[in-house]
Amino acid sequence: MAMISLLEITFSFLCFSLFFGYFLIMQKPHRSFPTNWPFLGMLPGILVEIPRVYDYITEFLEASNLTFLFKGPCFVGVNMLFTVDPANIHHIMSSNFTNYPKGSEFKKLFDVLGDGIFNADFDLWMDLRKSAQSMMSRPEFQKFTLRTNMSKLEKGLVPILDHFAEKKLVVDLQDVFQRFTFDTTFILATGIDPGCLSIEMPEIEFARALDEAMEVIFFRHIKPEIVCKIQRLLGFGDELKMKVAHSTLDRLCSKCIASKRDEITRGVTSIDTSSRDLLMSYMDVDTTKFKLLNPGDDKFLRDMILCFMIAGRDTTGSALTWFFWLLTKNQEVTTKIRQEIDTKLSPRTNKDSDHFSSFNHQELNKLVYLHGALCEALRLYPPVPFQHKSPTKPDVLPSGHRVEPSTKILFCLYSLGRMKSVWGEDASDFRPERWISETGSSIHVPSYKFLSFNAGPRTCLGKEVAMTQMKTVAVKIIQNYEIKIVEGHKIEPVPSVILHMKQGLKVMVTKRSNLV
Ligand code: HEM
Repeated sequence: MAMISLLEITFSFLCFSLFFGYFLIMQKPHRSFPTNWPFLGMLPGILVEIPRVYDYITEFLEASNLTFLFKGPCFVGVNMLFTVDPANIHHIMSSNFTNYPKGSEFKKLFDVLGDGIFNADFDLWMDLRKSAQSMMSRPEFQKFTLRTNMSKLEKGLVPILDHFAEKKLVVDLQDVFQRFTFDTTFILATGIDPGCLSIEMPEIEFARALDEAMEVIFFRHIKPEIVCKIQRLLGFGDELKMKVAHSTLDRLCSKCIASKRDEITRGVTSIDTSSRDLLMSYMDVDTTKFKLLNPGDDKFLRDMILCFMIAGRDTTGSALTWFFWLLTKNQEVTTKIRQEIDTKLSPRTNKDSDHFSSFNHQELNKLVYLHGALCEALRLYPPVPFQHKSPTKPDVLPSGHRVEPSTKILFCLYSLGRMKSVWGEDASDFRPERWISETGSSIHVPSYKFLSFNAGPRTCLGKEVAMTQMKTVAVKIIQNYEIKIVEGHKIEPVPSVILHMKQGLKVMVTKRSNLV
């Protein structure tokens, strides 16, 4: 009996393989397009290509005039419309914004973020956005941000780089930048310095849980929902990983909120508005103005903390990592940035070891070439590589594609930055000059073409905070250190919601003062 079953299984397997082999040969109309298998749709193609999923998607989008309908397995009925057409992006993100809320589908995928700003729509989103905007635009908050950055730079980043340079040890810059932005964002969000950036490189539970949650969310985008449901029900695989990460984040946020409430009751927390973190600001947010916010509810505060941590830490850390990797491959760009710093920053700002206290936006705005180099890194390696939308009512996109509420529309930002029809024949080159006009000023590129900070009413609220942070880090490192990538170190992006490097960015650091 067992023998017959074995024979049956082998025979079925052979038929199955021959059947798919036939389709593989006969059905592939273009080598860049995924094969549409019977029953399974194009899912096998994307699963096989997961290790190089970003380039794979870029290839079929380039070959399909910027928009491609990806057929999912017929039994789950999920079709995904991949698009990088700027006209479609503008239509969805701006001109027809109200028809494209985040929706319940997005909230299901990102459930770990609760009802925070990333998941919210309509009136709640409006209250969350307006309140965050008013807190973040206060001059005191901006000074607090700059002070926090400078202090982490001088007391955290510089000693670590000096240590690795002195000991001639390999350092993972991705890890260093993630730790730097984790600490600065945590301070801004909660007022607490978690001390993640230190020579001992401690394991931080919060940071690990965030990473794991983001990785699971990425796979939820491509896995049939039924698989996720079974994993959740039976408690295994990615969904188990998410459950553990979720409860870790709940526990750690609760601890922060309880300690902040305790500080306030004991009067320990200073009422000085110049170091007012977001948690404190949200605890006494004006609920007559923002009626849907509930500062008395710990869940509301927990969701706020998590959204800001995701928003500020991973994104800026990822952008800095890709930027410095691009510099190691383009020495002439590093030289030009050094020349710009030497000629445009005042000698005091440039040389004085305490100069960062005098850094301000005006000074940093003079660094047009550095700005171009950062934008170029964000174009080629957008920290948020995908965006996901669905319409509430059926619609026709400017590209002519009809979309239904069941259609998942995916913008692939990584691919958008590489499209020759959008950026020209040299789209894949790292060329900061692209961002500078003939008169030497920065060129403004519309956000539906340069989507790294999102577009339309949901444009990133932290763009200026992030650009300032990246510029201060860049100036300090480029002026004081020489960075060389470890020979043979492989660079590849991890398929995830945030564009990290799979093996990190392993480099050797040398102090420039030691080079002469
Ligand atoms: C290089 C750094 C950054 C990049 C590339 C970036 C990119 C983005 C993107 C793509 C979105 C849209 C996400 C979505 O709707 O699903 C977004 C939204 C947002 N970002 Fe950023 N971000 C960065 C840094 C920051 C920082 C430092 C903060 C705050 C301190 C921040 C705060 C926000 C907030 C609050 C939103 C939600 C806006 C809304 O939904 O109305 N971001 N960002």
